[in-house]
Amino acid sequence: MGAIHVAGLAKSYGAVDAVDGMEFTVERGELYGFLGPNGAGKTTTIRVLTGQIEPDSGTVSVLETDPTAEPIETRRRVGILPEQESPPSFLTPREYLEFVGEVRDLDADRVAERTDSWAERLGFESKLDTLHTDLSRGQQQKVMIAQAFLHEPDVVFIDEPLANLDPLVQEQVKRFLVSYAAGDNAVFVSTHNIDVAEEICTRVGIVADGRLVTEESVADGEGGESLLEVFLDRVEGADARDTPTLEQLDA
Ligand SMILES: Nc1ncnc2c1ncn2[C@@H]1O[C@H](COP(=O)(O)OP(=O)(O)OP(=O)(O)O)[C@@H](O)[C@H]1O
Repeated sequence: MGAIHVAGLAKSYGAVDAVDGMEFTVERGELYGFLGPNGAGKTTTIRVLTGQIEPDSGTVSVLETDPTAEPIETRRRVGILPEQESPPSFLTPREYLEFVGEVRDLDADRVAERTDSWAERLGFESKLDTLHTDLSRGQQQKVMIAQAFLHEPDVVFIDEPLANLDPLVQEQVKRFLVSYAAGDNAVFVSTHNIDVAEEICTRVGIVADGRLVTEESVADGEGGESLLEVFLDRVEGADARDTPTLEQLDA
């Protein structure tokens, strides 16, 4: 069945068909890139897969749980780094990770140990007891990465993992994601960064108008069309409908 399985998924918001006939499967050991233009339905799909919203129709499973019927069980098993989410302004990284550890049923010693190792890995040791409100965007993103992996989940959903990170930390996080997936976990990354997807993902799914339009294996490093070319080719039809031409703008 795969670590993540989606079949015939549909979700509308009023008259907007955000997701319409989405299908894909992600196996353990894969670092799967989810690419698509703005409004293609990526976040909506992730929200269904993590039990945050109910679909209108279709079947989804994550680690053999049904996120629609048992959202708490699904969320217990996965890690989630949502789009543009910040840690609570009124807590420090240490307090926040303690809180996440409790929710994740980890004992306090393990949380303390993992907090220290994540802080060291991503370089926020000196900020562990500083309120998030006094941390930079990049430092807050590091804490959000740590919370997603704190309980060493078998499946992790990440939206734009490298947002606000400096180039050095970006390299560390990329290497970490590759090794984490290789350890028999499924890492699902939604991103607009096609170069990064091409560099680190084992496979990518390209989404347009609420459905998967193509899947590509990218880890083999073989020549041929670049991922950017594939992306532009597959989403062009959707863009052409929505985006006015220069002549139309001039008129
Ligand atoms: N809560 C909501 N209420 C109404 N419409 C919504 C809601 N959430 C998303 N939509 C609409 O659903 C469509 C898909 O949105 P979604 O956020 O899933 O796209 P996305 O691929 O994640 O886009 P982006 O790359 O810009 O983050 C868009 O047209 C969006 O405006």
